[in-house]
Amino acid sequence: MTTSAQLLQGPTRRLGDRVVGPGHPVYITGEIGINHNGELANAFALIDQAAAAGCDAVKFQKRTPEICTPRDQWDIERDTPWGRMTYIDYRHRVEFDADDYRQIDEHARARGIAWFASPWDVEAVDFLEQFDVPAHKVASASLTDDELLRRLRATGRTIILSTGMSTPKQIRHAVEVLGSENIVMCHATSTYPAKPTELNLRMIHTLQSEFPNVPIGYSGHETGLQTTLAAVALGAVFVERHITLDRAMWGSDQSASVEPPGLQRLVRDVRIITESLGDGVKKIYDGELAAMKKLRRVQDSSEPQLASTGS
Ligand SMILES: C=C(OP(=O)(O)O)C(=O)O
Repeated sequence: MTTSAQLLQGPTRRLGDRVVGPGHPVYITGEIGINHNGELANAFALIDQAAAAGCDAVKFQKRTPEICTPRDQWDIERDTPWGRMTYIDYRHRVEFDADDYRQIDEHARARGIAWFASPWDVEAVDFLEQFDVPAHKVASASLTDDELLRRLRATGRTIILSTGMSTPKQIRHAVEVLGSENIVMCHATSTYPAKPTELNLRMIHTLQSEFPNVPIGYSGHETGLQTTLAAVALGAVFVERHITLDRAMWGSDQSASVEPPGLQRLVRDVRIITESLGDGVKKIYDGELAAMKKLRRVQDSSEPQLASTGS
């Protein structure tokens, strides 16, 4: 028979002062991404909301626009909240520089919440390395970028690896390049918003069996909260959801993001679900004894009696 120790044991990783893995509180990350729209005030407000909700961390995306934007798209014009501009100018408009991140670092520390980012290119890793971040993240889109993965491995930090839009072979290769000892892997479906029929949450169990030495989490892009809670019930030890101040704000990720009241409910319910999962070892609770005495017609002399802790 499985014991509680077996159920609550499993691979763990350190993220700053937190341990992530079975038997530890689910690590909840509010993915700001670029939902700040290049405004520090929005980033601060999102950090405040995530901290107030009880998230463990917020996350950003860091790109070097000239590297991440294909050359043939630089000059394409588009309408933005700041007027009509070229795509490359827009990509710059939504990036924070080192001074901005220093302020973000201070703001997050003051709120008692960690922050980290997904660097989308090697220069962005170098940029983020000037800060004492607890981890780096590999966005699903970057899973096949071996050069980026090698640079990330060299940082020695914990790496969160998202697996949307990827084949099992690509995932195994990414794990080989990153090394399995420092990673937390997230099941993800990279559609925005993701339909329930495409979430395939049982992949959490598939990844747990295929990578028994890696903590498995979930990065969600669905609109509701139930499916993320189901991921936790299935054993996800790390959860990430996009967060926004207002889903109607300008930006492609906003509509698939969680607003502040939803974030509060999500964190509350993740914590309740974690407590309710227990240790999987049958016991009779003190509170059941009175009900047993009243309701059970055929008592068994070996049953625990009132005031016993039972087991
Ligand atoms: C897009 C990202 O991640 P995911 O693939 O988990 O959505 C990201 O972290 O920047």
